Order: sequence, then C-alpha cells, then structure tokens
Amino acid sequence: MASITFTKGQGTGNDFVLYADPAGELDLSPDQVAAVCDRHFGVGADGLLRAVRSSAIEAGAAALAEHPGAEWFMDYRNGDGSTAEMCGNGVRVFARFLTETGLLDLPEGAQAAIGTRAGVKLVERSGDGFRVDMGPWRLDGNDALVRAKELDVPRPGLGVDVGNPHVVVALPSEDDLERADLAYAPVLEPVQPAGANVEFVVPRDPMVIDGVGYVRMRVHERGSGETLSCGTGAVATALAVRHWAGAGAPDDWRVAVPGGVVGVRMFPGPDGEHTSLEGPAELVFTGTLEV
Ligand SMILES: N[C@@H](CCC[C@H](N)C(=O)O)C(=O)O
Repeated sequence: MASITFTKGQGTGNDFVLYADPAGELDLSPDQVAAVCDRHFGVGADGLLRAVRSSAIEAGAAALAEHPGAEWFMDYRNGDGSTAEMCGNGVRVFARFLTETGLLDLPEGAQAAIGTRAGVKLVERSGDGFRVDMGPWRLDGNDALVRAKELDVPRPGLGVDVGNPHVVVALPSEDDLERADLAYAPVLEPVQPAGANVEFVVPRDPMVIDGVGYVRMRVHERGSGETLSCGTGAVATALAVRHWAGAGAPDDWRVAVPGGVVGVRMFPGPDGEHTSLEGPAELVFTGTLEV
C-alpha cells in the first residue's frame, strides 16, 4: 500500500485529482484511478493528473524530443480510468499545481513547456488564470449522426481533432440545450474509432459582438460523462461554429459552459493554424490517499 498526497483542482468546474510523482513510481491502474475519481466512494473528480518528469515516463521521450525544456509530463486519465491524449482545462490546472507546489517557476510573460500525449503544450499566466497554446487542429472527417435522449431526431455532428477527438452538434435553440439529457452516453453513428467527446452547442443571438463570437456549450466527455466544462471541447466548439459561419467569422470566441466561460482564439502557428485556450485554474484542497 502506498500513501499519495493529492490536491483537488478545477477549471470552470472541470475537476481533477492531481499528485506529483517526479520519478514515475506511483502509476495507478485504471481501476485505482476510477476508484479515486468516484464521487461517492472516492475523492470525486472528472479526471486525474499525475505530474511525472518526462524523463521518467515512456510517453515523455517524444515530449523531450519535441522540446528539451518539457521537464514535466501531464499523465492524464479520465474518471473511468481510461487514458486520453489531451485535456485543455487539465493542462491549465496542472500549471497551477506545478507553480503553487514549487515544482515549476513560471514568471509573468514566460512560457512553460508541458509534455502531453498530444504533443508539447506551451502554457503561460493570463490574468488570474492560465492560457495554453493548444497547437494545430483539423476537421477529422469522422462526422457522425448523434442520437441523444430529448433530441427529437438524430443530429449531424462535425468531427474535430484538437489532439483528442470531438464531435460538435449544433442544436436549434437554448431550450433544446437546456433540456438535452446528457446523463448517458450519446450514441454516435457511425461509431467513432476511438470514441469521442460530444459537444452540444448553440451560438448566442447575436453571435458576434465587437468582433468576438459567443456560443453556449454542454459536453458529454468520453470516459467521464457530462462535465461542467471541457477545454478541448470549447476549442472544438469554437472551431466548428466558425467553420459553419463561413468567411468573415471571428477568430476570437467566448464559450459559455455550465461551470463558467473560457476564451478561445485562433492564430497562425509555425505548422498551420493554432488555437489558444484561457480561463481560470484553481486548487481547492489537499489530502492523503492510501492506494
Ligand atoms: N476535460 C478535458 C478533456 C479530457 C479528455 C476527454 N474526456 C477525452 O477522453 O478525450 C478538457 O478540458 O479538455
């Protein structure tokens, strides 16, 4: 049995259990992760973030090859114990955890390189929270029909890859968004090869004010169920809505989720268009786990 000092953190209500494992000695099994994230029998969280030195985890070799400064690797797990490539809110909360615990020095205006399974992400402070360069994105062609309880007819979704897979579904009205029952997994047809996070979205009316786009979103996350926020989902949402709106649509978006608001921007990067995600990231409490 091992004892782990953990911290609970959240970004717009997307909550995580975090712990430092610099030498890579405290890897939890999927069942252990699911038990920790269980809201009735465990700490309770949408996911788990293990801070491990990139040199101490197999997946960290690619991160160090991409960016030798990527000292820390974000080993992300969904609440059911499954592994995901990337977590947008998670990487911001991870930066808060590293800086508050003294594992990372990140002065205002500087960027830290964090290894993830979707490549190295550059994180910086932004107001009270953090901003992350999410890197390049693509429409992944895995468009799907999405069936969900309370939706009268199956609706078309747009497949977007932002490091992890998403399907974005536009709903006709805010009423539809509110009454959609996401307490179970929406059915995707055809089934996405690696599963997908599903975002249900409604642009605000008017959608654009002073060059900024506004959209509301609810999300059913692969491996976690409905959550109060999803950073990669917000990025996929802004990209999908801009795609649907066509030429002249803004590159600057505010995505309202049940847990708050995050900002998404599109900008030219060295390897195609990148996006950034910004918003709050807070630590809530610490405790000890016996695993
Ligand atoms: N909540 C995260 C996304 C976490 C991973 C996702 N559930 C998946 O399986 O891809 C975020 O903020 O991006």
